[in-house]
Amino acid sequence: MAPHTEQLTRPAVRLRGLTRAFEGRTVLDGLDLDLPAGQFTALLGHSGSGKSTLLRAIAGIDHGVAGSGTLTAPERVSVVFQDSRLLPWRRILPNVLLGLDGKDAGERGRAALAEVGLGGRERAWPSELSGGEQQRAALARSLVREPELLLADEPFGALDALTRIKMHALLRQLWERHRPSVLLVTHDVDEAIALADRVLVLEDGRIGLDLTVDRDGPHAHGEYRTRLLKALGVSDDAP
Ligand SMILES: Nc1ncnc2c1ncn2[C@@H]1O[C@H](COP(=O)(O)OP(=O)(O)OP(=O)(O)O)[C@@H](O)[C@H]1O
Repeated sequence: MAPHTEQLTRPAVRLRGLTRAFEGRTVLDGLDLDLPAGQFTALLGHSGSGKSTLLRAIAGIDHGVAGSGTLTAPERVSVVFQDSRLLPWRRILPNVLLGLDGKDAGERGRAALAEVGLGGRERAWPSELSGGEQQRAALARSLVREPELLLADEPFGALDALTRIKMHALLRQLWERHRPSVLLVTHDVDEAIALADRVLVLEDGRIGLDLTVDRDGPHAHGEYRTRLLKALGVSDDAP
């Protein structure tokens, strides 16, 4: 295989037999998963099914949990959470640049802030930003690190419906421009279909459904929705 082709097809994340347990209770149970480089994947599952546990395992921040299996992930991984985790005692630009050095870091930070629509807010304090703006800053902090893999755990879960729609468009736009692999954990079936090219459902510690969303194909949003809700054990005509 030519090196170029190999690079395109090599998975960014490879999990084999991944098991994670808390105090003897198994949450992930021999899970296998490949995430191809540059793919936008969403992960759905019931509350407590282990979505965050899986994301933390991939991020390498799952200390204090018993585990086995093999896991390969890229070197540059950024994580975005439901809350922005900005340091309240630092202004926005230093928050975005936290831990980065290099002569051009400031310039890159400003460019990332401009890209998420926060140009001119570099000197604001986190408390001066709205919830949506704080999540934009969190995205800028991830972007500036040029991640090969972006892990997002319910990043829009705390935002109002209109802000969420704007953030969906922004995240998809950033992904199209930078093409990291994305794994987005969400409770929201519609958000998953709107954003991802592949939607996974976590069930009994493994991937129960692996659905490809073909944006250019004949399938309508409603068909994907019905299949996903069925996999989640929810009827879409339930009152
Ligand atoms: N540090 C921990 N100690 C003990 N149990 C834990 C710990 N972290 C997670 N768990 C348990 O593991 C299970 C999976 O939790 P996890 O947070 O991964 O689920 P989730 O699918 O992300 O849930 P939600 O959608 O509600 O955020 C839950 O039963 C949870 O109580």
